Amino acid sequence: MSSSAILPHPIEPIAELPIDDNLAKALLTSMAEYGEQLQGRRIWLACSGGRDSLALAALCVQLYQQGRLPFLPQLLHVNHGLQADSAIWAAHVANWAKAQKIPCTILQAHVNGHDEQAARQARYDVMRAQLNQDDVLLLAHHADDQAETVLMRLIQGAGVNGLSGMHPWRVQTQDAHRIIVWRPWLIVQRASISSYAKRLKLPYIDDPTNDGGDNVRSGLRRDIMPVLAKYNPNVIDNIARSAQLLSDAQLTVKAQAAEDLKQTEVISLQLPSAQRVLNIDELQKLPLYRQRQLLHYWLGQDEPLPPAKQLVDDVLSLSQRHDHDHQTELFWQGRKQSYTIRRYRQQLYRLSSDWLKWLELPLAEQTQSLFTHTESNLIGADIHTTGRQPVPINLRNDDKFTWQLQILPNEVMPLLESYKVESDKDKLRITFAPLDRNQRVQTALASRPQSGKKLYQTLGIPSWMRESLVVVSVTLINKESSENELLENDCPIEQPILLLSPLENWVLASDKLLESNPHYIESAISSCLTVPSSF
Ligand SMILES: Nc1ncnc2c1ncn2[C@@H]1O[C@H](COP(=O)(O)OP(=O)(O)OP(=O)(O)O)[C@@H](O)[C@H]1O
Repeated sequence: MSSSAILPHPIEPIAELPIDDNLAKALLTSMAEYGEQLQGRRIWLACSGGRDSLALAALCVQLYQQGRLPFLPQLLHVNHGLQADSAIWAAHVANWAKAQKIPCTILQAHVNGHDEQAARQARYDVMRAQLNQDDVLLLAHHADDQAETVLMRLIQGAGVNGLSGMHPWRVQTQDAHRIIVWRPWLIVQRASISSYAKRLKLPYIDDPTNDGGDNVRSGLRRDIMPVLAKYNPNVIDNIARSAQLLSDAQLTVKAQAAEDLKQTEVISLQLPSAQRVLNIDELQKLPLYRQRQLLHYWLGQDEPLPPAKQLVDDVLSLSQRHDHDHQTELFWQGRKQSYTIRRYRQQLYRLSSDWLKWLELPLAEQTQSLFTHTESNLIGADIHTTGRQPVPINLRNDDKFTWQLQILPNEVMPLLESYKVESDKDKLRITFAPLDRNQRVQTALASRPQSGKKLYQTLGIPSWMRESLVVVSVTLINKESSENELLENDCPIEQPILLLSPLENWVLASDKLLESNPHYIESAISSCLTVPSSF
């Protein structure tokens, strides 16, 4: 409802008036189809006061009073406050609801802008805020709306998903808040609703802009649909039926893509919504059309709208390259976040910009005593008691991601045996320092110590991860020297034991350490990355 409207007739009771069988059948059939999901849910009806939503509300009242509908939805009317008459319409809807004994809530929307899209967004936001988790919102969209939606998407070049139109039952999740949008009238023609509204003398608000205006939807309604109807009088039903068929096809395509994804994603590097990784060798085992569908599905995860075909084509080309250029970056501005898509070796990465920003935050060097009897810098003060408790060390965090280590002092003990320093455990410290590009370390993957590019290549560390590597070292200090001073000259032991990235770790071998079991290290020090659940 967006401009001055023709004000409605007076309100009359509808209980005794005849029900429209066609409209009732559509609602009750849809209710039966989603009966299980409807169990125990609170149901609301979005009512603009216009013909369609007022007719749906009226039908609910009639069916409920006849005992054919087990629930009476609560009406929700949103006052956009954009028109001089907005408050009058809101009052009118509230009065009608009162006369029909159907509960009604009037909500005030805060619209940013003046176009229909801004009003719709504000309307959904305010209704969503009113609904509790898993509540159901009934909308009065019908077959004509569906046909217009499908045509609109067709001329925009949509795929199977877009051409399947609006969905009769749609779970919508935003910031972990889940609601269901229910459209039981998608197969019902506007003409049937109009004659029902007329028979009931429903006092709906007639918005003249619905048929006027210069947006694509009203243009299609006014100029194109009547022409199409000349070629086929069933055009609205037919397009709505095509949408239903495509909706089934879309579910099949999606299920296949989800199945293909299981074979191709690199689970160990997955960080939902922040980092998703696909194995190119596995991708290329699929026929090309399934590769495209899979990339479309993979890229669009965590987002309400799928990526454009151009991006899917560009990512496909990236996956097909044979050179060793890992610098190419593709950018996608999603609705929720923006992403960079990159390739490193035989893997495709979809990285969120928040994640990339976090990966660039500097890491500070930290030193901790391992076993000490002073209270201040206490890690495992009593080896027999608190030594069993994991001690957390924060490596890097911002408001989204936290990278923390858990150290089990007791578990570090077997490591000490390899240094033959068991009796000096109170002289031991543990250091966490960003890996210096020139620092040479030896991993189990190489026969000699490596540094810089060679090391990154051996470990397969992509460029955006290289500022997020931490070396954990065990250091022996001299008790006689001042507390914080490491005695490098007297005591040469500063043994790197572990190299960490936020998602992987590598045991750093030394001659001494090779004699012991490297798994001790991983059970003594574990790295953990926390991502907020809403992310
Ligand atoms: N101001 C509003 N308050 C509550 N719900 C609304 C409002 N405007 C629209 N809706 C809901 O969204 C659906 C689709 O919106 P649309 O703009 O197509 O409807 P409309 O043509 O303005 O009104 P109606 O469908 O009631 O004739 C409506 O059927 C109705 O359920």
